[in-house]
Amino acid sequence: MSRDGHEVAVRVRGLRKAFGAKTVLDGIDLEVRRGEFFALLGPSGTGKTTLLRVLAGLERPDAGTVLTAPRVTTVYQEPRLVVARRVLANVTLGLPRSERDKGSRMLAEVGLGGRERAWPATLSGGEAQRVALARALVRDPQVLLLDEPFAALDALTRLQAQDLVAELCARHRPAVVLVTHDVDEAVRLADRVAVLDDGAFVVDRAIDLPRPRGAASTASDPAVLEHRRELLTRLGVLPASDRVTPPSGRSGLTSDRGVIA
Ligand SMILES: Nc1ncnc2c1ncn2[C@@H]1O[C@H](COP(=O)(O)OP(=O)(O)OP(=O)(O)O)[C@@H](O)[C@H]1O
Repeated sequence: MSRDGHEVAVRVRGLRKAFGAKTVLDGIDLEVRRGEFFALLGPSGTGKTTLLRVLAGLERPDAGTVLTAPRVTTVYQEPRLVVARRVLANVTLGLPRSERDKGSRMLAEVGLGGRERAWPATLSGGEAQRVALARALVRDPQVLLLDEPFAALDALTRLQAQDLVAELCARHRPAVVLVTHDVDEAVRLADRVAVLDDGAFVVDRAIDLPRPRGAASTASDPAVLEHRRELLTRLGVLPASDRVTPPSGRSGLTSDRGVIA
């Protein structure tokens, strides 16, 4: 496995984004490297999805610079499969013919080997989400954007899907940006967790815990519990026992979005 973990795949400086009079993102700075797993928490409506959409090139920043590596793929809360296409065709949709055999290999990696000819309607929610993951990873993304991909799954399936994503990301080493409402999920999966509030990051913490981080081993780990307590406090779920870190410096640069060479 190549060790390309130092290559910057996402670089954001002074990002500002408003919808009408409402400023949603106000001076965001962010850098994510290949092989790094970054999780973003924050109250509802604080702009987490907007940040992902900017990174995906679906929204234009009003100010600041946004650079990403060229291959960016997104997995959403719902699998978004084409119901009239079989599983393998969903995974390889849009790929050149020469790369289509990668689809079967990727399905095997997500535990769906042998299901190539199944129709999406016959899959469970967890299986459908694994197809969506295979469809994203078969494109060999340098940047993988995950927009609450586990939120619609039942608790047990969610834990299994989290473990699978951790394993696949460790193998394929994209830069990952995960948006989630689940503090435990963020701490279990991420190398870094930030909390977005009022347009800016109010926390940006390294989660320096050994891997693999199985659900059982992390449930009672004191370091995990401390991260959990801090993040829940910053999210306003637990009462504050200390002051919130002030947001990082803001800047109003010219608007730009581009690709890291
Ligand atoms: N295209 C748009 N036009 C106008 N307002 C928008 C648009 N997209 C998002 N917003 C507003 O921007 C704010 C941030 O939305 P966003 O979906 O990014 O938040 P979020 O943190 O992902 O929320 P949630 O956690 O509930 O998914 C919200 O107030 C939303 O209504």
